[in-house]
Amino acid sequence: MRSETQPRKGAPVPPAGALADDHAFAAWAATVAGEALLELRGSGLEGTELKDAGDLASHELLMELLATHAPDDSVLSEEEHRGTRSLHSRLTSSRVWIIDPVDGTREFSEPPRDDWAVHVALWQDGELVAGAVAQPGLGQTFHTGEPPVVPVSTALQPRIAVSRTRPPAFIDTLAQELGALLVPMGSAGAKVVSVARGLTDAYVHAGGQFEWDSAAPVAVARSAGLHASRIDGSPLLYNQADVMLPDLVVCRPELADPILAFLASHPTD
Ligand SMILES: Nc1ncnc2c1ncn2[C@@H]1O[C@H](COP(=O)(O)O)[C@@H](OP(=O)(O)O)[C@H]1O
Ligand SMILES: [Mg+2]
Repeated sequence: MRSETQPRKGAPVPPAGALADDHAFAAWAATVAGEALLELRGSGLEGTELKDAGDLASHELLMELLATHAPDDSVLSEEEHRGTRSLHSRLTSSRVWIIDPVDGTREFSEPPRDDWAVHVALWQDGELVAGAVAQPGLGQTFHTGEPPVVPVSTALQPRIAVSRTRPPAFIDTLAQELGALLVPMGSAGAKVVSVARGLTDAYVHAGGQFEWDSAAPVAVARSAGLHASRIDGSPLLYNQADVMLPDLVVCRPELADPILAFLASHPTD
């Protein structure tokens, strides 16, 4: 059991068991933040105001839940510039929560799109050890405590999830070479979840991203038996001094070799 501080009156209460189980805690925190975001989305705010309010509300809530229920741990959040910061230096901590309060912020501000997510991952002593991706628009949270069961693929051609606004330059050539269909979508979390749900077979990204964009999705993907690596096949490393992690491949294991072979033999920048 982790140590705890006194919760604020009215703060969400974790279910029994979630305090002793990092997987369950990550799932609960991501779900609660997602519910707050859905409520905000129905408040009448629009566009940039809605994006900013969502980023702030979800960040503040997650920081509060972590400060209350995991006060000895450190936090790396996309929204660190906002009011609440981690009390501890993450580079000397053995446990660091890596959170993206709203991933797919653009899509969050475009109701009724559901391709946006809340990411909560736990990095411990060099590895991702737990993670949750809430996809509030679907009313579902995918997490390492109950790893998704990837359905058997019946697709006639591989389907590659890709950023709808910033696809990698090489993606059309990759699709051509593999005979694949591109499925544009917002949010790194939603794209990884689409692979885990069997709606797509791979997610390929390059050109820029940060640790919080992929930490929780990669933890969930690995727990489901999917391949996850950099596009050169090297490991994805988290809680680094430089939090840029600009590219990744998440895919069904059988697609890793053909995708990585393509990427090794074509320019990717
Ligand atoms: N070229 C790039 N540089 C920096 N971040 C990028 C990027 N391409 C995608 N991302 C980030 O990766 C996440 C998923 O992107 P996309 O929806 O385009 O697939 C988004 O996170 P946020 O919504 O948390 O900012 C987005 O900002
Ligand atoms: Mg993000």
